[in-house]
Amino acid sequence: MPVAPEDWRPQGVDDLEPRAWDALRETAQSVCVTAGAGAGKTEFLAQKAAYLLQTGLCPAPKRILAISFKRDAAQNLAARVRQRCPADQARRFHSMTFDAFTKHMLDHFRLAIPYAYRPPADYSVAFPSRQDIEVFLRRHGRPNVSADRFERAVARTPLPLEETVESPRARELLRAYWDDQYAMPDGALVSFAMINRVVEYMLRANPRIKRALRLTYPFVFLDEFQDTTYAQYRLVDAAFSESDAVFTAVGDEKQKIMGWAGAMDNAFDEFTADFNAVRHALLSNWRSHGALVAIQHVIARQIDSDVEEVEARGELAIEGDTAAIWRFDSREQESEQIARWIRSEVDDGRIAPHDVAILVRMRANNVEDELAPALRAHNLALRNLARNVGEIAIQDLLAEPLTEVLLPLLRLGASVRDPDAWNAAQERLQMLAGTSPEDEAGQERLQRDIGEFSRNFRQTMRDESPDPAVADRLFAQALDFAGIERLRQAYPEYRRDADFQRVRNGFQVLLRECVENAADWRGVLDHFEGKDQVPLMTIHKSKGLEFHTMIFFGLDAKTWWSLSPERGEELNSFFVAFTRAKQRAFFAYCSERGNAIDWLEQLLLPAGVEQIDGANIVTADR
Ligand SMILES: Nc1ncnc2c1ncn2[C@@H]1O[C@H](COP(=O)(O)OP(=O)(O)OP(=O)(O)O)[C@@H](O)[C@H]1O
Repeated sequence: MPVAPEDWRPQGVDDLEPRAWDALRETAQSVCVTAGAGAGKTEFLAQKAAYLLQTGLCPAPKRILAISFKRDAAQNLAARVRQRCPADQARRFHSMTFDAFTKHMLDHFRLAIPYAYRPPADYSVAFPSRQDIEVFLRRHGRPNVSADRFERAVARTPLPLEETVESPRARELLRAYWDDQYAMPDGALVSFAMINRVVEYMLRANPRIKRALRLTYPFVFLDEFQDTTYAQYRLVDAAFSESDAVFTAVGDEKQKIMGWAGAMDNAFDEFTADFNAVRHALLSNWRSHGALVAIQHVIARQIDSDVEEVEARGELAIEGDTAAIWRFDSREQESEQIARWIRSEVDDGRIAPHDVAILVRMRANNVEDELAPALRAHNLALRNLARNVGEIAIQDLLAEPLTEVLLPLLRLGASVRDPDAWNAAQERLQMLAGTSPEDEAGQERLQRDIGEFSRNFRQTMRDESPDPAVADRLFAQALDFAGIERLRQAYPEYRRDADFQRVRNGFQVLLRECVENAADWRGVLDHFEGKDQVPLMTIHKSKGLEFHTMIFFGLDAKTWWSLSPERGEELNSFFVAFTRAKQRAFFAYCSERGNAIDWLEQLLLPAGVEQIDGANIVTADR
C-alpha cells in the first residue's frame, strides 16, 4: 500500500533540513538543488527516490533514472535506495553513470542509429590519448591543429557532420576521424564522447525511442550536475526536453573540477532556464564538525564571495589537531613520519588504517612507490585505488555489479556465520533470478540453494589454504552459481562480451593477488575490499567520498604547479580534498619537493589551519 505523501517520513536518517523537505516535496516541477560539501545531496536523492516510490508518485512499472558521474557514486546511491526501500521498489530505481547510460542506449538501440554513423556490433570502447589524436592529425596532413581542440570538437559537434559543420575542411577532418575509428584493423574503437554523439543523433532521429524513454522514466535525477559537459547536457535535452519528465539536479558549483574535460560554464543557470526549474540551496554540513566547516567556509568564500554560511551538523569526536599543514625537510622524513603517525593512531585505537585516506593531485602510482615501502616498514599496507588490475582500476572494480554479486558469495564460505553476506547474496540472487519477494516457494528454493552452496564453499575453504589455483577455482564456482548468462542479462553494461571479460579478468587478477600474505580466506577477502589498508587516490576519484582523516600528499608549488588563485578549478580541487574529512584534514608539504604555496598558506593559517613541523607530528620513541 502506498504511503500518503503527508505521512511519509525520511528513511534511515532522523530528519532533513527544511529546504531539503521543500525540494523533496516538489514533484510537479523540476528542481535544482545546490549545496556545499557534506550537505547530504546524495542522501537527499536517496530520500527523494524513497518518497517517490513509497508514496506511489512514481507508480509501478514506471522508473526513476539517476545519472551520476562516477561508478562508485552511482553504486552508492543505488545501495542507499536499496537500504531504504523494499526490493520491488528499489528495482525501479535505475542508477548509472552517464557513460553507462549512453552505452546502454547504444547497445540496446544500435540498429536504430542512422547507417552512416552506426558502429559495428563488436566495437570496443576506446580512451584515445593525446598522442593517438596527434598521430591521426599528422596522418591527415593537419599537424598544426591542436589535439585538445580537435578532441573537444569531436565531443561537441552534433551528427550528422554533413549537416552540422559548415566549414568543408573541418567537416572533412571530423568525418575522417569517425571513419578511421570505425575502420580500425582490430575492430572499431569508439570513445564515450563518440557514443554520446551517436546516441543523441539516434534520439533525434527516432521519436518513438524517445517516447518510450519518457514513458519509462517520469523522474530523472542528475547528481554532481556541476560537472555536466555540453554534450551530456545536449543528450539529456534530446531525450527529455518538452516531455513531462521531472528533473532533480543536485550539485555544488564549488566542486566543479571537470572544466578541462568540457564541463559547462553555468550548468545550473542553463538548466534552471531550460527546464523551468525551481532552485533550492541547502545549508547543512552533516559530514564535518564546526572547526573544519569554519575553514571550509573561508576556502568557499575565496571561490565564491557570495557563498552562504552553512551549519555544521557533524560532531567533533577527536582530541588534538583537526587541520594542519605538516612541513617536512626531506622526502624520506615525510614518508617515514606519515607512516609512523598512522601507525601510532592505529595503535592507540583512534582509527583503523582504512579510515585515513591519502589524496594526491595526480600520479598516484608514483606516490605509491614512494609511500608504500615506508608504510610497509610499519606494518601498514597502502591500497592504491588508481592502480589497474588487468584493464580496470581497483576503485572501479570494487564498484562493479559483478563484485557486488560475487563478494558476498565468497564471504559465505569464509565464515561460519555472516548474516550480512547472506542477506546481500540473497538480495542479489533474488534480483538475478527475478524472484519476487511474495513468491514464497521461490524464496525457499533460493535459501536452500544458497545454503548448499555456502556449505560446499566452507568445506573447500576449510580444507585448502589460500593459494592462487584454489582462488581461481572458487572464483569460477561462484561465477557459475551466480550464472554468467543471468549476470549479463541483468546488467546491461555486461551485454557485450569484451566489457564483461574486462571486469571478470580484473576480479580474478585482484583475487589472486590478495591470496599472497593472507593467513586465511577471510583475510584474502578483507584484503580484496581494502579493509585495514590505507587508501590512496586522486582528488578526482575522491569526489563524493568521506573519510575520518584525510592526508593530502604533495602540497608544494612544484608538485601542484597549477594551483593558483587565477585557476578556479584548482582551488575547487583543493576544496574537494579538504571537504572529504569528517574529523581531520592534513596537508603534507616537503621543502625537498618545491616551494611553499604562499598565497594558500596566507588564506589557511588565519582561518585556523596550524603549521606543524613534521618532525613533531609523532616522536621517534613511539
Ligand atoms: N539528513 C541527514 N541526517 C543525518 N546525516 C545525514 C543527512 N544527510 C546526509 N547525512 C550524512 O552526511 C554525510 C554527507 O552526505 P552526502 O554524502 O549525501 O553529502 P553530499 O552533499 O553528497 O557531499 P559532497 O558533495 O561533499 O560529496 C554522509 O555521511 C551522510 O550519511
